[in-house]
Amino acid sequence: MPMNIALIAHDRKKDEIVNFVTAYESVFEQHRLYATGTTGTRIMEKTKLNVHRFMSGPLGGDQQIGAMVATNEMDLIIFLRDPLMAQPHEPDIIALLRLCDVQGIPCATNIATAEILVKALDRGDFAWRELVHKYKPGVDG
Ligand SMILES: O=C(CO)COP(=O)(O)O
Repeated sequence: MPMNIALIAHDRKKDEIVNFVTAYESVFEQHRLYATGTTGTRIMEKTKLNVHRFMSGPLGGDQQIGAMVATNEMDLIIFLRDPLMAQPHEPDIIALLRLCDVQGIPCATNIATAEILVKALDRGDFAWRELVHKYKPGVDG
């Protein structure tokens, strides 16, 4: 069953997320992909994947993805944050991560965790999320 996956990367992590998504394109193509604006554009330029793009992060994209997390519609978040540079929208970033913890949504904030989660996704470890899709009206699947 396709999962809803959010892909987000800060500027100095964008090459990393593009390379990562390219490497696992055969996995990602089986799912519904969402991204903040610039990250989504970069991924679509370099892959054949279709990505639903929200606003750019500083303009509210993290909050739009957070809204899907709040309603339990997002199944996995890959958010390559830049831990060495202050972001103007830091409160939005913290809010998104907090909502992942509220809902218990797997969220990778670095490439090592992202790789483990995508491998888990590929071998079916996200089957428990199918129950959420099944019993939650409005979440398709
Ligand atoms: O700032 C971001 C996440 O906090 C990412 O936004 P962009 O993908 O639009 O650069």
